[in-house]
Amino acid sequence: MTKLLPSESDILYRLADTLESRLPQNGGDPSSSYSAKLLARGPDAFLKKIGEEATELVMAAKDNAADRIVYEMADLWFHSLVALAHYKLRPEDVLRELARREGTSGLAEKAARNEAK
Ligand SMILES: N=c1c2ncn([C@@H]3O[C@H](COP(=O)(O)OP(=O)(O)OP(=O)(O)O)[C@@H](O)[C@H]3O)c2ncn1[C@@H]1O[C@H](COP(=O)(O)O)[C@@H](O)[C@H]1O
Repeated sequence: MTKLLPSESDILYRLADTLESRLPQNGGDPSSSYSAKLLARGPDAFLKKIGEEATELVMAAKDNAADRIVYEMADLWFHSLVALAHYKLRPEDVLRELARREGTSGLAEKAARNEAK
């Protein structure tokens, strides 16, 4: 795997900044911005897109089509970032949660959850 360029490695944060600026309360203009339009329409609009993009990703994966998997995953991540912006969350919040989970097997985590019930 080739190393990411600096402009690639911080794209999640730059995109999150851009999406924040597209929120209706920050003056996002639906006539000139796709994400402002989506955010102005509210959760039903961007949550529907997340569902569609997830389905397209599944279809690409079922076809074992690497290029399409990357493309559809990018669409899914993008629309998920739109949702994060609406809910005043940041990619850093998700990365922090993944880092917190690091080293805990999903099997161990599930067993601990079932024990607590
Ligand atoms: N990364 C993206 C990005 N990925 C996907 N998309 C858009 O997401 C949509 C994907 O939906 P579909 O594939 O279903 O295409 P569609 O049929 O045209 O979509 P709908 O009309 O059904 O919503 C397309 O319009 C894509 O252009 C994106 N639009 C914007 N960005 C980033 O967001 C920034 C801000 O964009 P604006 O808000 O438009 O200024 C851009 O500079 C980019 O960095």
